Amino acid sequence: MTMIAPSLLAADFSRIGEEARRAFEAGADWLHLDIMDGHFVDNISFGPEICAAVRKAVGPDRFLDAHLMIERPDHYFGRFVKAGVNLICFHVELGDEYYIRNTLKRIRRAGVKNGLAVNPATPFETLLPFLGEIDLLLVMSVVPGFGGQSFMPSVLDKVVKAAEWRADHQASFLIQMDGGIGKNNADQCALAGADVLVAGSSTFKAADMAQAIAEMK
Ligand SMILES: O=C(CO)[C@@H](O)[C@H](O)COP(=O)(O)O
Repeated sequence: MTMIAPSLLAADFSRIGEEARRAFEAGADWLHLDIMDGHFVDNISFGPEICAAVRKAVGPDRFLDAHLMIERPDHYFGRFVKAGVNLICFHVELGDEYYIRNTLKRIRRAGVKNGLAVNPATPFETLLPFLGEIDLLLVMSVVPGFGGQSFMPSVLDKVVKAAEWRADHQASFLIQMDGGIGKNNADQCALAGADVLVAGSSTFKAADMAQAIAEMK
C-alpha cells in the first residue's frame, strides 16, 4: 500500500514534539522533515537540532526522512545522521556527476538510506546516472521552498518513467512525491508509480488528520 509521510513544515512549530507524535498516532508511515537553508530555496525552516528533538519525541522506531533543500549536503548530512534521521535526500540539481555520486555513497556509508530529489523543471534524463545507486527518488510536484502550493500534474510523467526504469533494471528504490498532495490527487500519484506521498497542508491542517491520511490511502 502507498505510504503517507506528513511534512512537519505544516505543523504548529510551538508544539513540534507533540505534532510529530500526532502524525504517527494518526497513521503516518513516515514523518518528512523539510530542511531549507535560504540559499538553495527561498526559505529557512529548521536544522539538525530540531530533528534530534523530533527523534526524541517520537522514540527510536519511527521512520524520519530528511529532505535537504540546502546547498552543501556533503558538508551537513553527518549532523542529520547524528540527529537520528533514517533517510537523507538531497537535490540532483546541486552538482556534477562526481559530487552527486560521492555524496550518495557517503550517506549510505554513514549508515542511513540515501535519496535524490528532482525539481519539476529538471528532466528525467538528469537522474539516469544515479538511479542504480539510490534508496529513494523524490519527485517534487511543486517548486521547493514553501508548503501550501498547487500540485503540478506535469511531473507525473517523470514518475511513470522512473517506475518503468526501476522495473526494467530490477531496481528497488522507492519513489516519493511531494507538494500539493491530498485526497484529490493521491490516486493519480500512486497510479503513476509513487510509493510514498508527502503531504503537509492536507494532513497537519486537516480537521481530522487520521481521516485525511486514511482517505489518501
Ligand atoms: O518540500 C516541500 C516544499 O518545499 C514540501 O514538503 C511541502 O512542505 C509540502 O507541503 P504541502 O504542499 O503538502 O502543503
